[in-house]
Order: sequence, then structure tokens, then C-alpha cells
Amino acid sequence: MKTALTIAGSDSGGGAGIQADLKTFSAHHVFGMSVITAVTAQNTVEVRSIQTMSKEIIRDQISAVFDDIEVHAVKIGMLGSAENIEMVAKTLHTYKPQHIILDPVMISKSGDHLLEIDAVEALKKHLIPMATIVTPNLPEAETLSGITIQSKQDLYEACQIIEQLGAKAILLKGGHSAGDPNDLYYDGANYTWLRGERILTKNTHGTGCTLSSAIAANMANGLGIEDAIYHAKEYITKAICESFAIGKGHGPVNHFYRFQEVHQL
Ligand SMILES: Nc1ncnc2c1ncn2[C@@H]1O[C@H](COP(=O)(O)OP(=O)(O)OP(=O)(O)O)[C@@H](O)[C@H]1O
Ligand SMILES: Cc1ncc(COP(=O)(O)O)c(N)n1
Repeated sequence: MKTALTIAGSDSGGGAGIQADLKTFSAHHVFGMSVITAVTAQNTVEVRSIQTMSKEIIRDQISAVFDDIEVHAVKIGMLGSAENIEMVAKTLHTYKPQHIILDPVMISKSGDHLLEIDAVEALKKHLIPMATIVTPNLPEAETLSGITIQSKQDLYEACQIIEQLGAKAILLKGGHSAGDPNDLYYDGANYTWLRGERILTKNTHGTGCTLSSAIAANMANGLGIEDAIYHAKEYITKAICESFAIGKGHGPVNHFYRFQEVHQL
């Protein structure tokens, strides 16, 4: 059995964070494990409050998993604070997981801050250099690179700047663009476009969490990075296509279609 570990925040509404990650792992037949960095009181409309976990309990959750269980891939999502970023980086340094998929979560779809503003520097300094791949959306790529993205050339430049921070590869997601959601992959040498067609739905809560977890699950299952990304893009596209109108805001994506396909439900 292959395993994957998510280090992320809990979303009480079940659409994003740890909940989306574990559903994605299961749909990929990967055994999912979790380190909870923060508890959010959240639904499809808003984030009402956040309680960030202490750095000690984050460290202990990571070591409890690694000291006992072989971890085939790690996905990192919401971390909350600079202190927690430093602790996650320090603890992962001890265990040196082979694949680290870093989703640099900063602001939720509902517009709430999930990362303290002064924590961006810690992310750049401590975690990006450890990442197999970083998966920023457009606003996150602007924050990490320090440039305003207005053209294709800017996208290429942002990828290069983030790569120079030490990431092995970047997948710059295009969900927030005005046109089709095309994602740009950069491996430090070449650029590849993963083309998408915009699905007209407001039910896109947790798309970034799902995409990065699908990449982690695919890598845990032994795929190389390019195949992992390609299949993850297929997975998120279908999950958005069949997403649920649950709640009054941005509803969640659908992970069940995989089980329905397999079991002909
Ligand atoms: N309406 C859509 N139709 C098709 N694909 C989409 C749509 N919106 C986003 N995507 C795709 O979903 C993936 C996640 O992209 P997005 O830019 O939304 O990430 P994100 O902002 O980090 O997500 P999150 O909502 O979890 O924060 C990307 O592959 C993107 O191209
Ligand atoms: C715990 C947690 N992690 C990540 C997100 C980002 O997802 P989205 O941008 O879809 O709100 C979130 N809302 N909550």
C-alpha cells in the first residue's frame, strides 16, 4: 500500500484543506495520513475563525508518522504562521521525504487570509528550497516572485524567480486568469502548458488543494513528475465538472466520480 501525508489546515466545511486532501488520496487508492496545522471554522461562504496549532504538536504529529510509517509523498498546504513554517521545514529535514508537493496557500476563495502576511518570507526561505514542486495560483505567484503578472512573459519570469528560490519545479495555476484555466509547468529548463477549458461553475472550493494532493498521490503511486501533473490536471478537471452545489457559496469539487467509475454506482 502506498501512503501520502498531508500537512495542512482543517476545513470544517469539508471542501478544502485536510478534508479535500484525504478524499483525493483515497480516490487514488493511496493511504492518507494527516498533520493538522490549523483548525478553521469554515463553510462555502466564509472563514469565521482560525486556531493555529502549536509548533510542538505539529512537530510531534510529523515525527509520530515518520517514526512508524513509510511515507511515499508529502503534500503541504495551509501553514498559518512563520513559526509553523520553520518547524515543518526543520522536522522534514530530519526525515528527508522523497517528494514534497508544496501548495503555498495564502488566501481562501472566500477572500480570508490563511497565512500571516509576515510568514511569506519564511515560506520562501525555508520551504520552497525543499520542494519537489511548488503550485502557486496567480496571486500567490505574484507574492512569491514580487512581480505583477500581466502577460505570458510575466508568467515565465515569475516561474524563473520562484525556481531561483530553490524549488525544483513550479506549476503556476491559471484558475484565477480571465480566460481558460491553463497551467504553466517549469522544471528549471523547459516550459510546458497544461491546457484547460473553463468550466462555468462557482463550485471550485478546494481546487488547489485537490490538484496538489492528486500530484502527491500520483507520485506516491510511482509516477514521474510530468505524468503526475498531467493525470492530476485530468482529475481536477473532472472533479470540477461534476462538482456539488452544496452550501450557499463556492461548493466543493467531486471526488466520488472515481469510485462511481470503478464500482459503477
Ligand atoms: N472553472 C474552472 N474550470 C476548469 N478548471 C479550473 C477552473 N478553476 C480552476 N481550474 C483548475 O483547477 C486547478 C486549481 O487552480 P486554481 O488556480 O483555482 O488554484 P487555487 O486558487 O490554489 O485553488 P483553491 O481554490 O484551492 O485556492 C488548476 O489546474 C486550474 O487550472
Ligand atoms: C484549510 C484550508 N486550506 C486551504 C484552503 C484554500 O482553498 P480555497 O481557496 O478553495 O478556499 C482553504 N480554504 N482552507
